[in-house]
Amino acid sequence: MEVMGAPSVVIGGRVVIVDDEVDFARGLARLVCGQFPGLEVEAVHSAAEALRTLSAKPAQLMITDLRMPEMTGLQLLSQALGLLPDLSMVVLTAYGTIETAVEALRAGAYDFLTKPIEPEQLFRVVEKGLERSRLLEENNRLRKILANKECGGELVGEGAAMRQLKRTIAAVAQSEYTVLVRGESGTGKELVARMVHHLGVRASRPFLAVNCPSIPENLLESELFGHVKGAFTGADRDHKGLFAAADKGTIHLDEIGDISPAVQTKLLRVMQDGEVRPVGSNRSSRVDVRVVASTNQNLEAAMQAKTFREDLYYRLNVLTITLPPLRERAEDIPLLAGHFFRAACREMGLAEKQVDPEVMHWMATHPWPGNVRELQNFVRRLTVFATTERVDMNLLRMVQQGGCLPVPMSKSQNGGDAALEPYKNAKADAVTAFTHSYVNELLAQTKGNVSEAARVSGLSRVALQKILSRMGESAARFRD
Ligand SMILES: Nc1ncnc2c1ncn2[C@@H]1O[C@H](COP(=O)(O)OP(=O)(O)OP(=O)(O)O)[C@@H](O)[C@H]1O
Repeated sequence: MEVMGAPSVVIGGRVVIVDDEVDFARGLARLVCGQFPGLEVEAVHSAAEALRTLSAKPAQLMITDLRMPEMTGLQLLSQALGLLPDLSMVVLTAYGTIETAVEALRAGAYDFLTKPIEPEQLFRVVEKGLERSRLLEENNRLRKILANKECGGELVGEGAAMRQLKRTIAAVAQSEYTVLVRGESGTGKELVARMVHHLGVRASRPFLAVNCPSIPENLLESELFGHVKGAFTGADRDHKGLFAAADKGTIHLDEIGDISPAVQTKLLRVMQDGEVRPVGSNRSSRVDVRVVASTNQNLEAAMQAKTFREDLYYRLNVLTITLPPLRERAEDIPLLAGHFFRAACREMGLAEKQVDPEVMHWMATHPWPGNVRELQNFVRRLTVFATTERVDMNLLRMVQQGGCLPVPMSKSQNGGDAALEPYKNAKADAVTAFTHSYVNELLAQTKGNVSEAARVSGLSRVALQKILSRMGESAARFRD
């Protein structure tokens, strides 16, 4: 083998070369290093060594011999891709064993090279393989950003349980199976369902969330599966139904434990046959919808009590994601609280708050029976009622008691016997805080429609616009 041409391209990344012929592997590594000086290239001589080095430090490209003692290149291929799905794998085959190369491509290899190696061909494959891994990584990164954005939030938390949960969500999102998300109320089940959708292949298709108990029992069937005109009193036109609307996407059935036996039976049929039949119709149509159901109930007990169909339970429960209650992941509370404070201040157009350590400690040790939702609402209340940039125990106690606006203390004091603010300043602070929360609520309720907001509040449009500009707020933010 000889190096052809001078180093041409400066690219970065890590390449692992696996061959039990030590000199051959080293020779290949030297060739690649010579051509691409920016690369980190490692030559190893067994599949086990290759897996070890990959787990210790990820690589973007692996070039491996197919015939090795202990573990074949094909076995290595599947284990390495299990570890690093974006890894570009190139297999080395002896001349005339093209069938093995084809088999490797089917198993997920990116390309193959035939021995004896042509350096020019090697360089081309290395360059393209690295580019492919870079694009896949970039794609994943963008997909995650988009998922967080479109989910309406990110899954905050870095504790062990949360890290495991994020890994589970990523794995579940890559499959197409039905998912059952379990956990107490307010633990984030809907957020998880959205992430499963947005991180998966259906991300660009609709995600529809249905809170089953919020729809009257007699209407749920037609909401889900549609109805034809005249199917029942009041059905004055055909209605498509959520399953048809979510075609090729995902439907999130929240509180699945609460659906009636009749809807359970119909849902089971839809999931088994992949077809929906609208109420009053004798024609079915095919739908391709991924179901993510969630519940805070003990479905096993419901099954025993014969209020939940066993066959539906097994259909829904192909993959399970269980969310621990917040009190079992208290290590995430400061991060979550900080996240909610920033979000609340942004929503209300306020400067960021400084939270006293005592307040954080109280929050981190509070049991939060309503879980993350309760913490989020509590932080929102603290933000609304805070008249200074500090969130201290006085404010916390007041909000805890569901109290009214606190009397603001002087900003120069640090709690304890804090001095009162001059009346004029205190009143101005209280009015500002009130105005921010009132206007935010007003625009949220009227979905950013300024005329409607003016009508509801009794303010003139001009006065409302003035307040908005003083707050640095824009009604557009509240529109869908
Ligand atoms: N880990 C998290 N990071 C950021 N926000 C979260 C997290 N978990 C939950 N939330 C937020 O808490 C609120 C409640 O979450 P969600 O509605 O997903 O809970 P749920 O388990 O579906 O509740 P329910 O059973 O009552 O329907 C939402 O505003 C959600 O965005």
